[in-house]
Amino acid sequence: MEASLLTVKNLRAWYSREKTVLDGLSIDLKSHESVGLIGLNGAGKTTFINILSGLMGQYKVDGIWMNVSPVKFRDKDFKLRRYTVFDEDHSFQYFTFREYLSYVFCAYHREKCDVSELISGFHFEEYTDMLLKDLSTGNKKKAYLITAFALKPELLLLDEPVNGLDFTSTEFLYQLIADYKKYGTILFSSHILESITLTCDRVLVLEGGKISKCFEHKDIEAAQIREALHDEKHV
Ligand SMILES: Nc1ncnc2c1ncn2[C@@H]1O[C@H](COP(=O)(O)OP(=O)(O)OP(=O)(O)O)[C@@H](O)[C@H]1O
Repeated sequence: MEASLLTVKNLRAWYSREKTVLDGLSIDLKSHESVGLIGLNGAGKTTFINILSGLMGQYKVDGIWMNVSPVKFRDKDFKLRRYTVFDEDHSFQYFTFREYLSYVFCAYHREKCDVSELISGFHFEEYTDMLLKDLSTGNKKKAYLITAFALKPELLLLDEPVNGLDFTSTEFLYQLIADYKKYGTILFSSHILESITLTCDRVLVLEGGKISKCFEHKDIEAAQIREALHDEKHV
């Protein structure tokens, strides 16, 4: 069994006094595993990923540990160990992909690396010097995904990574997710069951503000997951 990478205990999060979204969520991500996060619309997947990414402050938690040392989501050290690809991202719109990539590698204190395989895998060659604001939704998503897989953080968070991608890029992404264990841990949310069944070691179901079910290796079958979500809809 791999060592623990990130443990979050009893996370509660809200948007307003009346609107608690996460309510007692606990999670333990191992080093070098690929974990899918599923849940019905509005279950709180994006909220959870935003909190892990340090974007949301309205939460309380009993404890957060990275490699068994206490951390905070906004600690500089934690920031440098994770990178997030958001479902929608409108930051750095006046950067080209190449400028953005350089900026990120510099911010993470990393040496630049060769990204040509990622660029060709995502068929992104002709877009590398365009401003991010001028890219289509799918191509913008590719710019952030290429950055993420080039950077190879210890913890990679992807919110709905398949959204907006064409089918050849989707297949390339599945391969990257499945292979990521060599470099670190990946947590990604998706509504596309295939993206999870083809790539994950574990699937977590977010329901009622917490992780209500967990499917491991051999149990990850689309039919079972569909059934779990179906049950959830009828509680
Ligand atoms: N900025 C916000 N202000 C108020 N409520 C919000 C805000 N963002 C999200 N919510 C609410 O929080 C709940 C969880 O939303 P969230 O986007 O995290 O769910 P999700 O599981 O990612 O949904 P989906 O699958 O539809 O993307 C929803 O009820 C949503 O309406």
